[in-house]
Amino acid sequence: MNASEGYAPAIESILAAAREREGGDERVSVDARSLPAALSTADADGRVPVIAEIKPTSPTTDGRRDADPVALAEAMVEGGAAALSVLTEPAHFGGSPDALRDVRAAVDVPVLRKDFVLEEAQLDTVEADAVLLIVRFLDDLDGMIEAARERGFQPLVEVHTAAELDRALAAGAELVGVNNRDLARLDVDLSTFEQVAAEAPADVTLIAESGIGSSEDARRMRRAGADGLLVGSAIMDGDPEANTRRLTTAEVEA
Ligand SMILES: O=C(O)c1ccccc1NCC(=O)[C@H](O)[C@H](O)COP(=O)(O)O
Repeated sequence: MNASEGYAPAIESILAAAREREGGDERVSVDARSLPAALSTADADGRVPVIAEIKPTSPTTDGRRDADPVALAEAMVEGGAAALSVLTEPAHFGGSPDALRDVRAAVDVPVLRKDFVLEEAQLDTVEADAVLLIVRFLDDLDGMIEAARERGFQPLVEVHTAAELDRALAAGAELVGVNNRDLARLDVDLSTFEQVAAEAPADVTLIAESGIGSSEDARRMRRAGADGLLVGSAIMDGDPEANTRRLTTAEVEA
């Protein structure tokens, strides 16, 4: 993980901050709400299974939205979100463990912890139903998946390429997120999910992440095999309930 990896400067800064962050004092133990079950229930209800993300800001966001995370969460669930994602990275995304803790206490849907977790001890920062593990940033992916599962987390293993998908599958990943955002240039390309998803086995739960804005984007990711869509900016920018509902109803016959 260094400049020779070709990361955007923002990624280098995020990783430097992540390396310095301590973990929790005590090992957590989670009784997790099933993310795959929540996605399947939404699908059976005729809703596009959206994981709506509470992201106050980001390296590609103009400005910052410091609305009450619980109010945002309740609006997203009212809009039909199957699950939520909460940023806990403070320095570049305006997130916090407290925000995740408060949101998880306020809703019944599964909550994903979205952060740049690099070390096992960082898993103990806060309980969540699922935790993001980014293949590209982890040398001991097998160990981190095992450590997450031992605590009761559902690991959402994030990839960007077919090679990273192979690493994720070899490490036993059952929940795989394909991030359409390129960490070198930070631009998004929805064809990333289409290309990588085509290489995934049928028994893996696939989440399309990033760059999903319109109802057609949602339908496009679903046609490509997405079992869930992780959406932040398009929901956070404006009315979160209406924005979520626009995506969760994208497959309802007009
Ligand atoms: O969102 C960013 O600007 C960003 C920049 C650098 C690394 C990661 C970043 N985002 C994390 C995510 O993966 C997204 O927050 C998530 O997939 C939602 O993406 P979007 O719907 O495009 O906001």
